[in-house]
Amino acid sequence: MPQKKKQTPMMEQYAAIKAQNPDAFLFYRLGDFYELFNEDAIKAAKILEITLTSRNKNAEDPIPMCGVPYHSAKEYIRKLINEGYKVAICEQMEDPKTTKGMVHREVVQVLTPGTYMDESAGDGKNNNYLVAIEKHQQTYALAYVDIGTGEVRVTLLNNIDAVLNELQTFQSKEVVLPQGSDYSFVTLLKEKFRIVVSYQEKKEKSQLIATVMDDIEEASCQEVLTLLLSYLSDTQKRSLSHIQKAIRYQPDQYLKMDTYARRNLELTTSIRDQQKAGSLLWLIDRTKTAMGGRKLKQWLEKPLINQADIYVRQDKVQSLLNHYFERMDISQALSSVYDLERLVAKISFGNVNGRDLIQLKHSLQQLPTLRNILLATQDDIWQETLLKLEEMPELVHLIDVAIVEDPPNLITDGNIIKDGFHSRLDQYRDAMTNGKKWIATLQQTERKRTGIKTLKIGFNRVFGYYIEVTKANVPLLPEGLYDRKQTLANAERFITPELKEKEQIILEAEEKSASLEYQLFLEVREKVKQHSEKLQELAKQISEIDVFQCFAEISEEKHYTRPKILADSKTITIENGRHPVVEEVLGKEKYIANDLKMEEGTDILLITGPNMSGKSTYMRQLALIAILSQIGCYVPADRVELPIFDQIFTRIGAADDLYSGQSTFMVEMVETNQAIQYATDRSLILFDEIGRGTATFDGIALAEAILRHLNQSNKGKVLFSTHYHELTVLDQELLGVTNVHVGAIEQNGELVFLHKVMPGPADKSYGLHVAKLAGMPTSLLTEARQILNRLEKQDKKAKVNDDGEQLSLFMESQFDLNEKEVITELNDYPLEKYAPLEVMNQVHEWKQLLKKK
Ligand SMILES: Nc1ncnc2c1ncn2[C@@H]1O[C@H](COP(=O)(O)OP(=O)(O)OP(=O)(O)O)[C@@H](O)[C@H]1O
Repeated sequence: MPQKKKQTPMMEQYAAIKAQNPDAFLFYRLGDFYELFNEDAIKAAKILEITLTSRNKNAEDPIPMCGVPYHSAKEYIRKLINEGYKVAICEQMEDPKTTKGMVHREVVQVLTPGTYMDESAGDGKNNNYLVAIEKHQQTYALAYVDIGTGEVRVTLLNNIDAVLNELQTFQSKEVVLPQGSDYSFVTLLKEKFRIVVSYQEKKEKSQLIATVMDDIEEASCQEVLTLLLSYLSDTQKRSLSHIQKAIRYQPDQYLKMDTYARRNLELTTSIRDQQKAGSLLWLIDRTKTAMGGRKLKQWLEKPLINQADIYVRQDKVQSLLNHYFERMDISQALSSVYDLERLVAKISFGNVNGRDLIQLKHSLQQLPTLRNILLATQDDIWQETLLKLEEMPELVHLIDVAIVEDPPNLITDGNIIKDGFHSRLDQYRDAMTNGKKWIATLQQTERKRTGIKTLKIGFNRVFGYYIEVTKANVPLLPEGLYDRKQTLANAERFITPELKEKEQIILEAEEKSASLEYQLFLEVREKVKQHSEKLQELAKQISEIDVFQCFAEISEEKHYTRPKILADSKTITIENGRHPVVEEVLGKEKYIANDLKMEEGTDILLITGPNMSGKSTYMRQLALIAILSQIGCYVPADRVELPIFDQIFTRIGAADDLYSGQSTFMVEMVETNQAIQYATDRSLILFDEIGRGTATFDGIALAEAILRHLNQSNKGKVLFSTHYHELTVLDQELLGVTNVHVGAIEQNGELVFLHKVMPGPADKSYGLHVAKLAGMPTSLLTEARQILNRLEKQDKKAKVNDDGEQLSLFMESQFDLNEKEVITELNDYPLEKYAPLEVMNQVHEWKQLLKKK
């Protein structure tokens, strides 16, 4: 058997490190490049669109290789992470210049989608959550962390739907599962939700683990936290001192919405392109800080269900609305506040620089202002905030005396520490300035002494300071005093002992001062680090104040009102309600406000009206008003009284599940079923044209059965829009069903939408008018009208002969429609019931009908 060729020591080292990081692209540092080899290289070259070469081109089996420059590696790494991959950064741990043999290399960090902190991404208003899940019998323990902010939360969930819902709520990109686990939902995570799945062995209890789970009692919560933190320490390999104590939460502490509802209601992203623009978040986000932006998004993802908590938030908004000037001052102060949460994380990782500290100082300098403004409102509601919004004068002072106002980006090049902070540093600096002054004067004296006007003093890294004289002038130099160092084409360079002496003082002072500055900076940073916990608490308070000023600002600008929330009420009253986003897009003047009233006992509002008249908008409007009020914001209406909803379910046509590959109708039924299964008497259900996705009879049958079911099982408040006018009679039979319709009028054969919701059912289908508005050819419309007339006649006839079953408009083959009908009627005709004359009449009618064909 041919012997396998021995690898070079470097490739051996590479292979050993790669074996420990099989699921990550290994970025192997070689001088100024990160190199990738073998499979990694082939795959990465394609994704990153870089050239694939090979290490030993002429060998029998060349090793595929590609590389990215160290200085621009960030961009490439970001691309890989965004595509759902992991990247292990392997650095040279020794200086190759001073090392004999192989340089020792180590993986210093594994970057993964769930732990990646992309500082260049947008406005910093998004969290990136890494989630760990562990199954204990029938319960799923779920914990998540944002390593950019240090927040950790943990909960227990009863079923996989709840797990998936949580995952989608915070759009996590990566899930950690226990090593060796074999959960059935893994494929779903990977393929449907495109979540990266990582497996992890749990580690021994560390200091970090102990601190994080300080307040957590249940064993399964502790286990999942251990799993999460083990993964963090294995991938991050750096200080994680900013990770906060885990908070135990219950999902039913918040208003529940499933993925469909979130998407349909466009809370944080629009349905069209999954971007923030066009969503409710986009509309109301007036936060001034990134932390405020993240907090607002969190609140929108988890609205409250506790009346007292909602009141507290509303009171704070009200306080800021009542104090306009104070609010303006708050938003101005917030504009100078830096992202404290991220800063604490950076301090923990050890990559904070002088500029960060200056920004921290400016942020802390806003605290007295913020406190004074809140005090000036004289509202008791801020008392707790004020207690926690502690000023930190000693920290401000430290940064103020230590760090220059405009420090450089790098912390190793000096010019960070202020004069007067440290006496030895001041001495070095004196030496440097004096030395430089001396050299500047030397040029003048030497010119005088030699009479050479072009004589100059210069500096380069190899020879240090030198005196340069053009060749023509060299004879003018006095003998013996100057030591020749370098000859150039036109000039000679000399040094003198005096010059070298000064040079030594200057260079030594420069070098020493840079390293002393670095030391001093690290000391300052360490002192700042001791305030981490306090800074995190401040971040929390400031981000909340930011959200309250945001609520107040939007509420004032858009004329929102404070909703009256009655936890146990069964009544909904909305006067002149508006859909906040549609109103914004259309403009206030064009938007038609609508009332919505559902008394106790009314649990289904059946909404009819032409296409495009505004049925969906009206339904979504209620949900958005409810959500806004449950996050503590004011709402777009003149007067609102609402109960507190525990869950919101939606089935709204536009959001078809393109990812899952399920048929539109299947998605419709899945969404509908969610509500049927899980809604309670405190839920809100929006059903938009249920049954539209299937044949007419099927659709009507399902829609009616669903309505009856909801009605009987007391599933909260239901808004049900439909095209099936047949359903509108249900109000006569079922208690709690009320008809309303969105008005439209015909003017000169054209359809004019009123967008006004009125009592009672709509009386006509306006499909043809909408088709006309859409610009369909006149000939087609004429034909459609003829078909409609014919169908309507049949419909009337069917009703005359109605024996319990309702025939409706249906569009089966037009040619044998009448024949079919006659055959059906004939088959079902109860001959024995009728007198001969009646039978004759009926036969005559059938004959007439057949003639019409
Ligand atoms: N209250 C309103 N005031 C002004 N314009 C409105 C109002 N409600 C809806 N509209 C406008 O009408 C358009 C159609 O609204 P919507 O989608 O709610 O209609 P729909 O009746 O649900 O239609 P379809 O039956 O085709 O689904 C909206 O995009 C909006 O521009």
